[in-house]
Amino acid sequence: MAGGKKLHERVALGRTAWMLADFVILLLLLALVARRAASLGERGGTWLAALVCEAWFAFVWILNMNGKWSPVRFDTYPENLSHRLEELPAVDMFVTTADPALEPPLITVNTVLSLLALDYPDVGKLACYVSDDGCSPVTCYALREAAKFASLWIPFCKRYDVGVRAPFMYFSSAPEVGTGTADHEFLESWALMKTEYEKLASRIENADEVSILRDGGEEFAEFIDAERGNHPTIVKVLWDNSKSKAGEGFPHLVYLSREKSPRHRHNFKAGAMNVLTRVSAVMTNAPIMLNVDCDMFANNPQVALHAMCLLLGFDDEIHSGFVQAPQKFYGGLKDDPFGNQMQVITKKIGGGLAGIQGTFYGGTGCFHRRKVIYGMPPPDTVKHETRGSPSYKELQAKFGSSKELIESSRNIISGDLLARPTVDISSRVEMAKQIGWVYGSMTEDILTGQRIQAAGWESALLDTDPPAFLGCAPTGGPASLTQFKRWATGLLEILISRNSPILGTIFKGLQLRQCLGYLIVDAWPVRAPFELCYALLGPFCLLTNQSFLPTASDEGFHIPAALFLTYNIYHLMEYKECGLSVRAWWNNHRMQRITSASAWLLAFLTVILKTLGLSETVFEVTRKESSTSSDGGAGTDDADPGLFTFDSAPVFIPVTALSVLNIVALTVAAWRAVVGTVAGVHGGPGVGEFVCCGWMVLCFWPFVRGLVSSGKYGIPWSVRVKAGLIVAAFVHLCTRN
Ligand SMILES: O=c1ccn([C@@H]2O[C@H](COP(=O)(O)OP(=O)(O)O[C@H]3O[C@H](CO)[C@@H](O)[C@H](O)[C@H]3O)[C@@H](O)[C@H]2O)c(=O)[nH]1
Ligand SMILES: [Mn+2]
Repeated sequence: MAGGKKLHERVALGRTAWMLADFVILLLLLALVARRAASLGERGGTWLAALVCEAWFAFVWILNMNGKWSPVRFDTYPENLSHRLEELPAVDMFVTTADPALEPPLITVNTVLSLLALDYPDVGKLACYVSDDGCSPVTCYALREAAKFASLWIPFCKRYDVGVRAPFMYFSSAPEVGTGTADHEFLESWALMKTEYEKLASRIENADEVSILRDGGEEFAEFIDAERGNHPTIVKVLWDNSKSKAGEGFPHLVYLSREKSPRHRHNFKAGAMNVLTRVSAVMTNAPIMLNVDCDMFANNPQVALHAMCLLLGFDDEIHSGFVQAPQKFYGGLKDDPFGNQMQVITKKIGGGLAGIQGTFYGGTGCFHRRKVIYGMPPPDTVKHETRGSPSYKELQAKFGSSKELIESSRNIISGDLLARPTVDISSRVEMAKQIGWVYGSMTEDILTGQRIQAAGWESALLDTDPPAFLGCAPTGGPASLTQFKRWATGLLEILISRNSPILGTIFKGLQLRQCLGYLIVDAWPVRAPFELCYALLGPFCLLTNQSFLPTASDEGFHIPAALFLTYNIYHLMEYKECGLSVRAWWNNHRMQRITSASAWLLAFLTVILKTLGLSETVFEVTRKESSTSSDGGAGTDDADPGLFTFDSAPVFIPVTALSVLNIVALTVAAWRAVVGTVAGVHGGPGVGEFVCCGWMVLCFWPFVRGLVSSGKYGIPWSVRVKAGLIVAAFVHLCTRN
């Protein structure tokens, strides 16, 4: 460690009992597959289909086992930075927002305020850039007002060592006080601050575009003719701290709406991130860049210092190419009804990967090294090459023709670590593909992180207490499934692209186990056809009076039965270990089945259509509930915000159809059993098929309820009709002979 006390510690976490359980389930899966393979000759297509699906499930299990196998934790000690304060690098902080309607400007303002108020020894080293893809004068106005408020808010936070510096969250609970005079003074300031914040919030919430453009004068003139998708670049320095005394004031604040024209692709968030990188390069050019989504406020004011422990604290920089805080959410609904708080996945897979080549880049809450984003490989890998500064020409090939940008990149790509020729990059096109946020997938985060790890870098996991950043998870059926669909689409785009992790392992520096880790998520949508096929086997067998599982009297029966039990108990225990309820486990289990048959399935089809050139993929921004309250943002008109809601989107059709189909199949089979005509015939369905269909109906319960409800809690008729037609066709095909 470079001089002095250690800044962090890497702690390997034991999990022997879990490893044993991993193996038990793996053995059961393999036994199931082996038995099936052995008796394949005597059985028909149903057995073959079941065999293929079960083999796939075993493969997915192995992927997950690998991901969770060797977790680590990083403990950080920012107090040990005290004698290295001079060394701390500058940090450019990026916030992206895209739509003032889906992402109310007050949310962005809170995130920005929490960043401006971060603890850092020299605030002159921090700068905040907000990218607005919505090109909204209201957002710009809101940020200008926020900058004024910041001059009160930030001294208040620092003076009283405020814990959570996003005002909406801070003021959602009563102040913590004792009874002394100092407390009295604090209470007065607290009340004053709260009133000021409320005024700010009401100015922002009542701001309307028309009056801003009419009365805003010069300052908003550029917005007058700007259309969201067609306008020149707008850059506004809303706060310039260089006039403050050294160490005083608060970080620079810059508003940016990048140039757009209908003739060009803008590459969604990845495009915005690259513009932020370029603009900040010519303004402050900090070697470290923090990026957060507009709803992800800094919940721990010390977060930048904790991150520095990981960025500066390794003997070799290679171990912290980027530093990622896990995504966590505030005000989440109780028991995670939409299965999108992802606490277990974050802990088990995120923590597990931290022990391999490092956790994924999650798109928000991440500290990047600028030079890594610029495509520089880790220092170790260039040790034996001749060193020298990159030539102007090489930089031009890499960064375009802007003189300032080239100069700034020269500054970043210089010095001992970076001074290396870039000749190994063969062509200019190749170069463009190796720098910045990578295009070509809507989950640009996973793709970009993978590009960095394929270059040989590792990442470090920044898990602080209190959590570093908190954001909002979508609520309601449409928003949740849309988000899952976008992720899955983007992930499959990665899997089949030239950036696939498999190629990254064969041809580049992505470690094999890390590649398998990426496959866990990249293969989400590929799981859909297998899971759908398996989900259809139960109803198919009940309708056609066959079986695909051993009956209770068969000796093989105990294998699927044991698997069913151990698998569910294993996951239940994981939820318990993470401090979650049985209900949370069930909600997540159920949502996995729903997501697979809806969002993942549609993502799978979308990518096939895109590959055939028949459709385009678009980034559908997630709706964020207004942050004036901190009740999880579930609007007040909702009777129960945890109830599943629907709209007429195609994503609801498959699960509606599956729900109906399972009910129909159970009814037909139960009828047949009662009437007793063919019961007892050898090869007919047994308890296994009934349990499968019953379990499906339970998993799809929100949809079953949706079939008998109305309003937004009911499945729209257009969806019911389409689903009904699909079911009728399936039943007809099954029972034709
Ligand atoms: O054209 C666009 C679209 C989105 N965004 C911003 O991207 C961020 C993420 O969008 P959101 O709708 O909140 O998506 P989520 O699914 O919640 O985001 C997760 O997944 C994304 C990839 O799909 C990552 O980029 C995010 O960091 C990650 O938090 C937000 O700040 C948006 O304002 C843009 O700047 N421009
Ligand atoms: Mn989001």
